Amino acid sequence: MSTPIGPTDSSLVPRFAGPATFARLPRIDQVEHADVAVVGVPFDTGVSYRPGARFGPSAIREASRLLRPYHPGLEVAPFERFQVVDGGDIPVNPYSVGDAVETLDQGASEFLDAGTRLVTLGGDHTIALPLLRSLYRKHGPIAMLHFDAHLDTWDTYFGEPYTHGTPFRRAVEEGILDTEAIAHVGTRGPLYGKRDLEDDRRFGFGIVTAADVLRKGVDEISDALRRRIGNRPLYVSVDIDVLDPAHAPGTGTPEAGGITSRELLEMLRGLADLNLVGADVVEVAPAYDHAQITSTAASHVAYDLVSLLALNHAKRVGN
Ligand SMILES: N=C(N)NCCCC(=O)O
Ligand SMILES: [Zn+2]
Ligand SMILES: [Zn+2]
Repeated sequence: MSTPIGPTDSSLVPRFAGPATFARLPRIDQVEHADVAVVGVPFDTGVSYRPGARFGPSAIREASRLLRPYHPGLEVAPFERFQVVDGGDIPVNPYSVGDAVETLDQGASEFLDAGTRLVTLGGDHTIALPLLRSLYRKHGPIAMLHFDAHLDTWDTYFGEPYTHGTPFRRAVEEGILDTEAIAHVGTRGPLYGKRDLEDDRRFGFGIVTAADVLRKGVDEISDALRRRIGNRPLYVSVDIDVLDPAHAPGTGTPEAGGITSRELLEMLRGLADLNLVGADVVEVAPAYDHAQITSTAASHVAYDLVSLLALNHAKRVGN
């Protein structure tokens, strides 16, 4: 294996110089093979409230200029052992949700077929469904941890099946999730009715609420999640609105009473050793952000997810 091309050295080229790629990593066209790619999906046609997540990928890339190559919490230098790249944006149709969902499924599959695992930067939460579809074709039913204020298992909005509030109901209906191992984490806020929770439970989801994180603490929760997931192929979907609006104001459907970025990052770090096969960070809407609070948090979440993918890759290739 040739030595991976790492990020631009910020001691030689100031980190604020030049166009932004995620963590200053090389672009995919600058390498022969990528083990992990961070790709953007600038799409927000599925939102039910404030639009703007189409600008999430570029805001997260901008905020990611300050990331450094060694992750002390996970004890890994993710860009050193594997080729991690910025895979650019997957361009999808902003006028047709159905068309965008198809294009994204195909676009993601091309990466997977080339042996490249993805951390996707959204975009609104609609994009999780086509990403899961492409992973299902490769791995079979997928375990999922879904960090979000919302359940996103509602049925339709205005009669539309593909929206940012409905991806995981579709995924269960299609049989692409391993319903023995799916959970929401960080849930809170008003619902349409009690039925939302009854439906969600019937689909097989476990729920760790934001209040549970407060009362039980991150270690107990990570342990329980790890046990539930075991060695199944795992997808981690992080809706940035899982964070309290104080930690992530730049999002479309904010809910009070959320977890902190510290709690989120610690729970993610507790997932080392699991068989992570893909992940997303969605719902960053920079127009409502201030001082890059939200995009900075999202860049760190994406960095942790890349590090977890790299650790899992190391396990598989015995490196
Ligand atoms: N996926 C996100 N962020 N939000 C879903 C909210 C759906 C609603 O407006 O009820
Ligand atoms: Zn949400
Ligand atoms: Zn969501």
